[in-house]
Amino acid sequence: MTTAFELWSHLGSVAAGLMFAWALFKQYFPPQLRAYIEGYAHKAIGHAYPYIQITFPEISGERLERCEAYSAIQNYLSASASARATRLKAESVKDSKSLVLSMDENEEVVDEFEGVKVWWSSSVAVSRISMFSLQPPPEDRRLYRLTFHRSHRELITGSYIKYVLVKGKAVAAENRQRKLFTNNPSSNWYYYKASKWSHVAFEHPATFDTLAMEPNKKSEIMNDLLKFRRGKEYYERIGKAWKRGYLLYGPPGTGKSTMIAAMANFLNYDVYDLELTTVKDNTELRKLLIETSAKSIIVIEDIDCSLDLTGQRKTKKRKKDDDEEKADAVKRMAKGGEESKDSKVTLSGLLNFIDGLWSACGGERIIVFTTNFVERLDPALIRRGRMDKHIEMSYCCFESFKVLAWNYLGVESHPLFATVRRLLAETKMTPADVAENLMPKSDDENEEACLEGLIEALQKAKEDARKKSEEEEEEKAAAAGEAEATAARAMTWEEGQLKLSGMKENAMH
Ligand SMILES: Nc1ncnc2c1ncn2[C@@H]1O[C@H](COP(=O)(O)OP(=O)(O)OP(=O)(O)O)[C@@H](O)[C@H]1O
Ligand SMILES: [Mg+2]
Repeated sequence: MTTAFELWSHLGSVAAGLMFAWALFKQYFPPQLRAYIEGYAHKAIGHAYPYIQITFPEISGERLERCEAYSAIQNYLSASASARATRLKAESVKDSKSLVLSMDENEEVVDEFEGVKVWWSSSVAVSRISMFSLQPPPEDRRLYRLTFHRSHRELITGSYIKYVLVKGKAVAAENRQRKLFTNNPSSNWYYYKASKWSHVAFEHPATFDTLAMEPNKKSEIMNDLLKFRRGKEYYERIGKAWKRGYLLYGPPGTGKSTMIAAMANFLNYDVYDLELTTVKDNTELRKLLIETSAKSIIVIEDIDCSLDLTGQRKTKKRKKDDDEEKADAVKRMAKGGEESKDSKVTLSGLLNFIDGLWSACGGERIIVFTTNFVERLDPALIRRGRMDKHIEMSYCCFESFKVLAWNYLGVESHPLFATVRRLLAETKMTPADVAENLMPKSDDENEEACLEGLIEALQKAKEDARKKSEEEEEEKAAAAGEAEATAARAMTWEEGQLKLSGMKENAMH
């Protein structure tokens, strides 16, 4: 009986023999003949070997760009198959907020699709370095290899690969670090390498859970957003660009900006905060629009202050009034300076931005306007179809207060809630003010003290409102009295005139 050792030595000699034969083959056979023989050998193996392999290289194309399919597969495997691999590699991938775990080189995992088994392996093709080359050595090329039985060729090439790419992209979208963009003034476009937007990581923590709002209204907005996100086919079918406009209006501190952050976090979209006052004209506005990406929210805050109905823009933060500005311009011109060009974004430019032909490029975009004074806006700007959904952000109601009490104090109910409820029905206070009053002022201030502080603030607000309305009444009464007195004086004067003319007539007779 052959021992294990003898078997090993036989195998060793066979391997050595094969290697020797391979070396001879490579050395003594002319390349053309060798390629011919190799081709035949592969064919012969292909007939006997029942598996098919597809490779997905990391870098491809003439421009040596990272292959999209490779990244999608990496994300797919990191989410599913990597749970089964024993050797993993952690990489920080561009635009991803967390490390991507993928299987290490020469590792293999099994995946299953509709009951069919496939094998994924990863490997590295090491580049050959020429000793005499002055070029830096090329980087090693990584690739994923998919192996499956050839009887499943149609299923795998037709459905499975598509499934993997879609899933992988979804994982990447979920993992990606979202961005908050702001537009660069056009004078700087050259310096920012023609990039019209600069960005930072979007890290606002607001969510719909923490947003204080009437629950029905909140869930209506969330459903609307979900319907929009899933609506690609629907929008295609009805022949409408895949975008939706929201108008958020209400007094300062009612949560308009917070709502935008909650929307972005809910949909996993980027945010483009468009500062309209730095956009020179309609053409620039269009260029900015073209450079926004899909899956984004384009925001124009305080729209009533950014654009006046005649098309001339004004800014809320502007300190000088129009006359002062004109005087400044005259001075600048007198000094020989050039008159600064007025920005020329017009109402029609903005309307085109929202729903002109260009607005359809890219798709999946939400446009949000905010304003404190909805009545000042041109009806054309906010008509349905442009601003599809009008959302009023209002003063704090009891339901909103409960959300804030949970956020700030972690309490769901308390005996003092009844008083807060009564006072909120009697007086107006913004969620921002309620939140400020609920915030503990020191470490040892407990929830009861915070609620008492809020009650005190509500009582004060109620008292202030009462005094204010009394003063207004008095002012009104005083104004009415003044008007009556003036009328009476006018009457007396008229009567005097009549008397005078009567006397004159008498004298003449
Ligand atoms: N509805 C709300 N839910 C939760 N927090 C809120 C809400 N409204 C206001 N706040 C709190 O008040 C602060 C100010 O709110 P926010 O900036 O969203 O108000 P706004 O309506 O955008 O005001 P403005 O009109 O002045 O821009 C936020 O940081 C947030 O903490
Ligand atoms: Mg705001």
